[in-house]
Amino acid sequence: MFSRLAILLYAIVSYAVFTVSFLYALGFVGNYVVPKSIDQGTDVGSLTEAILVNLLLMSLFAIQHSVMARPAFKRWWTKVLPVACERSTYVLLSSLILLLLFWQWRPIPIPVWQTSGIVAWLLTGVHWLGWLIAFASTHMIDHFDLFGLRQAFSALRGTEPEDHSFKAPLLYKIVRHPIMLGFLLAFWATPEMTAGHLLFALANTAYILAALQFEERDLIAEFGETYRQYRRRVPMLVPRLFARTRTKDHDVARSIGVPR
Ligand SMILES: C[S@@+](CC[C@H](N)C(=O)[O-])C[C@H]1O[C@@H](n2cnc3c(N)ncnc32)[C@H](O)[C@@H]1O
Repeated sequence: MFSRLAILLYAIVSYAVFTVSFLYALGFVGNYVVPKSIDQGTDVGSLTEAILVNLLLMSLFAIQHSVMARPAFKRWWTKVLPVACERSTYVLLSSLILLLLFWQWRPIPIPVWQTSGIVAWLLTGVHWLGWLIAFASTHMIDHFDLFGLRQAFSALRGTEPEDHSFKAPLLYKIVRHPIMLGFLLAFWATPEMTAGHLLFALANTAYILAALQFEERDLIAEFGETYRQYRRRVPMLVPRLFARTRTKDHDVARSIGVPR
């Protein structure tokens, strides 16, 4: 019982650290409220140093986030620590690396574009819509499973967590990766783009496109023909025109047996 409570406490702490890192990310990328953001900070240094340090920080996140998500790594890792802690540990390490990135980020405040008036308002709106899409989409597949809390509560009750099942609700009927689409909108839609922000957006776009190849390979291995059909019918990141999407929704619903 004690170890189950410890696992739950660990999951709650991981989730709290994730919440802090997510809230800080809103301020960091949008240059709001936080003491050090993507374009603000005193530790500017040389341009070369700034590019190298920033690329290193983003690579660290990318390596941890992708290596620890692979099934082969999870199989090995869960021989070392309890299965119920695996996702929380992943979330905790990702969040800590993000906080390190925010702390050590070198701003490069060279202007790339600057907008004002209605264009600036529109870009700010799309930026916030992106964060909203990303956050809401975590609830569409399973927010508490993604962040390790469901696994810890199952362990506390002494039950097995439910099997990971294929889902395609709401935004997942429009694109296959709405969380990543949300991040891309939040990273790119800004009224004032600087060289540092552009580096952040470019590197993360490259990472997301690469990471999705690995994620989809695993999803095909897990869900087989269901995911293959889903891939054929629903676009990866860019929604199709409305009329075509309606037809695709119909087909997806039929192919995965979702009642309409
Ligand atoms: C951080 S989430 C990102 C999900 C998706 N790439 C997106 O951008 O919305 C990664 C987890 O979601 C799971 N996942 C992705 N698509 C899924 C789907 N359609 N049904 C169930 N799980 C899914 C993956 O197996 C992985 O564990």
